[in-house]
Amino acid sequence: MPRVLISDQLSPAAVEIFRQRGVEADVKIGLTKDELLKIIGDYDGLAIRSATKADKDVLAAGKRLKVIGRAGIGVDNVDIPSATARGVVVMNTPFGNSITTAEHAIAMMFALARQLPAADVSTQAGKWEKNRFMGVELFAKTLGLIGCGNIGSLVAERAIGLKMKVVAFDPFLSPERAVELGVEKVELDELLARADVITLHTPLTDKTRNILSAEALGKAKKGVLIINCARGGLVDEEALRAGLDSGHIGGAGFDVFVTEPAKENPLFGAENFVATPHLGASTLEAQENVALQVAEQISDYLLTGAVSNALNSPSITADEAPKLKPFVALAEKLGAFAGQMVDPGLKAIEVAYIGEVAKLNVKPMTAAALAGVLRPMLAEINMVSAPAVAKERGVTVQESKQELSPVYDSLMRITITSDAGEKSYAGAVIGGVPRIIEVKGMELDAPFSPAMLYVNNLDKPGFIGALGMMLGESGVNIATFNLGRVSAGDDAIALVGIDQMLSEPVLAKIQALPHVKEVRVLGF
Ligand SMILES: NC(=O)c1ccc[n+]([C@@H]2O[C@H](COP(=O)([O-])OP(=O)(O)OC[C@H]3O[C@@H](n4cnc5c(N)ncnc54)[C@H](O)[C@@H]3O)[C@@H](O)[C@H]2O)c1
Ligand SMILES: O=C(O)[C@H](O)COP(=O)(O)O
Repeated sequence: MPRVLISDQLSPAAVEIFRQRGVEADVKIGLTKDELLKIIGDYDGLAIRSATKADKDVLAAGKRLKVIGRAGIGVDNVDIPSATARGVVVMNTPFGNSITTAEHAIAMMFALARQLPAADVSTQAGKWEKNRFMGVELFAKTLGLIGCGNIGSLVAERAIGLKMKVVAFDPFLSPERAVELGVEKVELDELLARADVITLHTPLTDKTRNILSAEALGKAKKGVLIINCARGGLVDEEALRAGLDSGHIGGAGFDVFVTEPAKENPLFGAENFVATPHLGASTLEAQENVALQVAEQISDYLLTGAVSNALNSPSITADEAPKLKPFVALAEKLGAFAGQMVDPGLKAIEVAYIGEVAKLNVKPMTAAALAGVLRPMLAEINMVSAPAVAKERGVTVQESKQELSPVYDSLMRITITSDAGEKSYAGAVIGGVPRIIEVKGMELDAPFSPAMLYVNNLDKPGFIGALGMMLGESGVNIATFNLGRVSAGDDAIALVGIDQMLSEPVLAKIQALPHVKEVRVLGF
């Protein structure tokens, strides 16, 4: 009988599902890291929320571990590269707590607008300070959404129900989806200038970290209310504290913090600051949803090998697995290449299957390709959620199949249509390993290196030498170097596998080389 450790507070519904399915489940909450390291080797599965840190040590100690199931959305507490390297599937439950979290953001908005927590403390202290607590109406005010994905959209619907005007900053929100939701798509500066209330609903990425910096907060309207029920680190906490102290910021409601659990925080004690201890997903309904779902998913995987909602593995049945695996890996990598090259205004994604691959069930490959394309822009997207997310955002997805392939046994081509036009990328599995074989119509043959430099240039004598020299002088070691071009002297591409990430100044120098049209750094 497989054994699962439940190491965070999950609804008892999970234990019941494991029992019904014939999986032994032990509940041990609040373990120290040492305690977890001692026992994790006895388990095939680990069911968690956000408290357990499944880091590389835990994964290394989990010799029997096959699956980690996160009853919730964020997997910041799981070292996914380590899990992948050890063949441990990491699953989440992407939609089970979204409504609950959207409701928490709305609750924060009311708490701030009417200073409910402070008024409660004062009233229960017998003070009856009727003249101290002057609120603001939300009716006809402007709500600024930073991030209009799953939870952001639910917040928008609710705010519109309150007769608020909603403006949204989300580079990935299509104009059609904005119209459908009834929100106005704006740039960040415009949102800052217009919003009476700002609520954040993005993942924490390099682009969103401190998206509300001191400078951004300075551009916000005087008296603005700021709500963060997404991830700590999206707002500069010190700068927000200064804004609250000066009165420029009218109030802030935070469920998430840079350091959690937050014993001390620069925001604690500020005027009209409301805090909750990461309770966004804490309702009976959401906890039952995510616990049931995670227990089903873990049991399915351990008992039948079926994978669903996995962040690091394709969703495929046990029968299909061996044949599909290398092509799913190719689809995901090719998608990730296309996703990192995508221009604003993504409209359509087409995946063409040519040769032997066209005879297989291509759905998991298309889902993997979509997840790859969308991942640079979305939180924890996976093969299961990617098709639904693409549809919801009005991105057209098409598949085509052609069983005859002139050169390669199997070839996969992804074509992306955006406001800037069409761009396509093709790949093949060679010796069991995914390779990129065509970029924007130019043939080449390159591996997907962990870090890659993409240079689009004019094919001129001396260019490759100059590029190599520039990288060498900057201390960047070249692992692989592959070239493609339309014809002599015409449009050309260099794909360079590099051992070190490039700094902005080095990138700028490469961009400034003669004949360079475009430079990007890609990661796989
Ligand atoms: N407080 C809680 O308990 C709780 C509960 C659930 C989820 N969350 C968190 O809420 C966040 C949102 O979750 P979701 O399910 O809506 O995710 P999602 O992937 O559906 O939506 C994220 C949105 O952010 C947008 N985005 C990405 N980069 C952006 C940028 N630079 N600027 C503006 N927008 C950007 C994306 O386009 C996307 O629409 C996640 O961080 C998640 O972990 C918190
Ligand atoms: O990512 C999530 O699902 C939320 O942050 C909820 O986290 P929790 O399960 O620890 O409450």
